[in-house]
Amino acid sequence: MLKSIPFNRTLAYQKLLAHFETVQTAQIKDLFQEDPARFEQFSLRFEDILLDYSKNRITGETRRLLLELAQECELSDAIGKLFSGDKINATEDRAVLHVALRNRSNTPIDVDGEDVMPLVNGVLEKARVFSEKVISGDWKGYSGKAITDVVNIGIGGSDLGPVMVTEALKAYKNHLNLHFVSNVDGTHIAETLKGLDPETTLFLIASKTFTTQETMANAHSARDWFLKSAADESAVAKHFVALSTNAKEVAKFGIDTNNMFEFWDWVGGRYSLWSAIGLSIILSIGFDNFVQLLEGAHAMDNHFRETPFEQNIPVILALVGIWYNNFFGAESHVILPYDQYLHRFAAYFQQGDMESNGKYVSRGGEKVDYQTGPIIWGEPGTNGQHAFYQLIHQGTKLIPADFIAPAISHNPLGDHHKMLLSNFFAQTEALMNGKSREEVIAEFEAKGVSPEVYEPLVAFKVFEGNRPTNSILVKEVTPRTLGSLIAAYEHKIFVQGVIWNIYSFDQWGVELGKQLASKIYPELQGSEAVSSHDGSTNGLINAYKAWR
Ligand SMILES: O=P(O)(O)OC[C@H]1O[C@@](O)(CO)[C@@H](O)[C@@H]1O
Repeated sequence: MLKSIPFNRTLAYQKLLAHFETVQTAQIKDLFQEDPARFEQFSLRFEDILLDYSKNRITGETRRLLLELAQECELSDAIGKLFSGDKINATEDRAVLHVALRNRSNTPIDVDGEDVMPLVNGVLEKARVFSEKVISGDWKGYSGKAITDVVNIGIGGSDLGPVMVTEALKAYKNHLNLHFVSNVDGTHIAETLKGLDPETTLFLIASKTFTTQETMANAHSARDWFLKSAADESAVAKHFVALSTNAKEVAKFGIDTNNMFEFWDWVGGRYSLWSAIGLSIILSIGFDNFVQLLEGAHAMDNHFRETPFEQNIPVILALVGIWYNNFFGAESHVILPYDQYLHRFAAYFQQGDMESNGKYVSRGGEKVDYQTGPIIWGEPGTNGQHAFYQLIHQGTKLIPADFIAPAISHNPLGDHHKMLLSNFFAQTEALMNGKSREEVIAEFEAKGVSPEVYEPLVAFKVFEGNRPTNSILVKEVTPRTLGSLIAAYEHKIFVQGVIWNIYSFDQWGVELGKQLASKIYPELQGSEAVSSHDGSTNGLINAYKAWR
C-alpha cells in the first residue's frame, strides 16, 4: 500500500484554512487592480497551449500554500512511482502505465522486471499494418469487397475515449465511416446496424476484460446479424477483431487471436485510448495522426515529470481545483469547450475524473472526512450559454469552470469563429466582473426607464460576479495539441488523487450494481411475481412484468 498522509492533517492544509479566512471574500477584479501583471503571473504556456488561471480567487500566497501542500503530500515521489511502473494501483496490485503507451522516447519501462516497450511497439506496428490494409482497401471482407464502415463495440473506457478523439479530430478523418455501440439497450445496436452492409462492415470488439455484459451482448448480436448474411463462420475472421487483454475470452467468443490487438492490465480502462483500444481512432485518422496524438501526450508527460510545480500545468490545474473543492466547498467542476468537435470532451472526463477520484476510502483504508472527487459535467459553448449559464452566473452554487477554445478553426466560415471566440472571452470576463447595482440602474436610466419602474427589477439583473474560471486557449486542435490536453487532464486527476490520499486507478464502485443486475436478470424471464427484494424493487419488477 502507498504511504497514507491524511490530506487535512497536513500543516499546509491548516495554513490554507487560515489563509482561506482572509481571502475568501477577495474579488478577482480587485486582484487585477492590485497587480496589473496578474495575467502574466497566473498563466502558463506549453507549446501551442496557453493556460490562463488568473481569473481565479487566488493570490500569490494561495498558490504558495497550495504548492506547499503538494510538497507535503509527497507529490514528487508519487510522480516518480507513476512513471517507474510501481504498483500504485495497490488494491489490484497493478502498475499504472498509460504513459508507456505513448513513450515515444522508447526508454525502457519495467513491469515485473520486463521492459514493456517491445510489447507496446509490437502492438502499435500490428495496428499500423492492419489499419493501412483496411484504409487502402487491401483488407477485403468475405465477399471480396473493401471495408467502408467500422463499428466499435465497447463501453466506458472502451468507448468514451475513441468517441471523443474521433469526434475531436474529425477534420483529419478519411473515407471510413466510424460507428460506436456501447449501451446494452437493443436500440443502440439496432439503430447502428440499420443501413450497414455486412459485406463491408468491420467490427472492433473493444473490451479490456472481454467479459463486460453490455459489450458481450452487443458483440453476439453483431455476429448474429453478420452471420445472417455471411452464413459461414469462417467469414467472422475477416470482419471481427478484438481489442483486449484477455486472449482466452477472445478465443471463446470465436475471434481468431491473430485478429486480437493486445493491451495489458497496467492500462486502466479510462486511460486506454492510447492502447489497442485506440484502433478505431487509427482507422479514422490514420496511423501517422495517431502517432502525433501519442507525441503530444508524451510531450505533456515530460512537462509533468520535469517542470517545477509552480510552472506545471497539470499540478496547477489540480491545486486550483482542490482550492475550490476543499476550501470553497464547490461540489462540481464544469468543462466548457468552445469547439463543436470537442463536444464529447466533458463526457470523457466524467469517467476519467469521477471513476478515478469518486472515492470515500483513503489509501489507509479509512473513510475520509473531507471531500474528494468533484462532479464533472459540461457541454460545448456556445450551447451551454443557452442551457445552464443562468445557474453559473446567478445561481447559489459556486461552479469552477474550465473554458477551452482553439484560436484557429478547422472551418473558417465567415465570422462564425470570431463570434464563437467573442463569447469565449466575454463569458469569463462576465463571470469575473459581474454587473453591479449601479451599472444596472445606469442601463435602465440610459433607456429612459423611471426609478419607480426599474427599482423592483434591479435585484434580478445584478450579477455578483467573482465566479472563477480557467481559460485554456489552444492555437489549433490538432492530434498533437489534443494529445497534450488529454494528458494534462489525466495528470491533473492523478495529482488530486495523491493529495486526497485515495487510490485513483481502481473502480470497485462499479461492481455492486452489476452484481445485483445479474441476480435480477433471471427473475425477469418468467411471468411469476417476484418477492425477493424490498417493496419498491418488487413493485417495479412486477409492474414491468404486468406491462411487457
Ligand atoms: O473494457 P471493459 O473491460 O469492457 O470495461 C469497460 C468499462 O467498464 C468499467 O466500468 C469497469 O467495469 C470501466 O472502468 C471500463 O472502462
